[in-house]
Amino acid sequence: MGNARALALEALIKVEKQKAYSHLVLNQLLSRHPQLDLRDRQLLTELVYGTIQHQRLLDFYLEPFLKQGIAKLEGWVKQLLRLSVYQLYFLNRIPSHAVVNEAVKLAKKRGHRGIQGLVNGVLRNMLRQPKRSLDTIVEPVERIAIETSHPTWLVARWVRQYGLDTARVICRANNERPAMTIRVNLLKASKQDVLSRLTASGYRVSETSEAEQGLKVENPAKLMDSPLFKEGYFTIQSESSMLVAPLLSPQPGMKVLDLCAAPGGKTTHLAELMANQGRIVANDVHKHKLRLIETAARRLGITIIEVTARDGTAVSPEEWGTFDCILVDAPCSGFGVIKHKPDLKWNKRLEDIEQIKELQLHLLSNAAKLLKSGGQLVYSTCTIDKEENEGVIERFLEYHPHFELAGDMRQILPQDFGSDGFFMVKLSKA
Ligand SMILES: C[S@@+](CC[C@H](N)C(=O)[O-])C[C@H]1O[C@@H](n2cnc3c(N)ncnc32)[C@H](O)[C@@H]1O
Repeated sequence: MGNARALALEALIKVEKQKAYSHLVLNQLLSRHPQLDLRDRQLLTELVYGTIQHQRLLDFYLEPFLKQGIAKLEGWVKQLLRLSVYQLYFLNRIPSHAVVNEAVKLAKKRGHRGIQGLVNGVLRNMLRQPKRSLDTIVEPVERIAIETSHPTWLVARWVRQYGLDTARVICRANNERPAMTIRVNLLKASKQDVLSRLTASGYRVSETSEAEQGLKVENPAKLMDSPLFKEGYFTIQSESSMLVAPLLSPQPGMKVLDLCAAPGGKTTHLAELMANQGRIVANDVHKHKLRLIETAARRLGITIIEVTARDGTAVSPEEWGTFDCILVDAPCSGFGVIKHKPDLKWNKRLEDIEQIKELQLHLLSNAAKLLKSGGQLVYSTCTIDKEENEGVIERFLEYHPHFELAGDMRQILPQDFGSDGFFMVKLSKA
């Protein structure tokens, strides 16, 4: 257990200092420490996600006990205190004396005696006092922001876009544990078949409510080590993501472009829907990510994908009008997937949204040129920000009068069916 805490602290420091993605840092640590048993791996994961998820509330609890304020603390001390308060207030199964002792041990390993004393004193004082009440925060946006640990600017933005009540529910849903879902590869087996085989191996599996090919797995530990995964019977994918490729409804034999394809979750889904017949160009600007698409395709038995590494905003005229359908699964702020990546709340800025919505429009405009007349285009993002979603589509339609909506714009919120926030819309070219 001690080891899990030391590693959690290492991860938290890295995420904050390098603005690294929590899931990547965590996966790296887990693979560097194969000796950790399942309990420790689960504790490590819980500690890292939980502390980042509840960061602002943890700071609110800590503040009255820090004379100099939280901002004055050295980075690692701040993270150690947050990690410890998370355990004291959110993980009842860990006895408080163990939390304090472990924190002091970690402080001793990394710092001088003064810091050891500070950590010990702060935590012991906190244990002696009742938990600080949130009722003193009367301003509603600030109250949501602190209670659910989000930056105030982001909550204020969602309140403007969705209203106070929905914004509050969004923020709460962002702190829930995401369900683990898989997409059955219909090229290899039926959904029922995979469901029974997983159940026979001890997994608790049920059908997803929204996605046709989806299954929910309640106890997913070691799922990726299972023979069924290795032999390509399924892909790990969030339920909301599974709704995108079917919206495009690509047919066997078509020529399809996936403009922003890596790591290939939706490309391989398109190929499955096409019964592995036709041709898919899977493009991504980052060459090193293309390997992920190729590996996934091989594992799933898909042969119709060819990868290209180009900037999706630059198109060569000889390819204009050559694709039957195109998916633009655009880079975005990611504010729909905070359940999976809580660090996004703290690391993304307003300027990032301003920049990325121009890129999104640019990618769409180029896709518009590449699409055949009469062809279909799907635009999707994993964000709930209206400027990146409806806003981009409205501007696109204004500049491209030969395009029209083929169905409603769909905004999925993180509270809707326990999956991620996602946006998707289908457009057709006259
Ligand atoms: C949301 S992700 C795509 C996820 C993928 N469709 C899937 O389902 O697995 C967006 C991708 O766009 C890529 N990207 C960013 N800028 C791009 C550009 N200018 N042209 C093409 N791809 C770009 C990123 O590298 C990233 O892999």
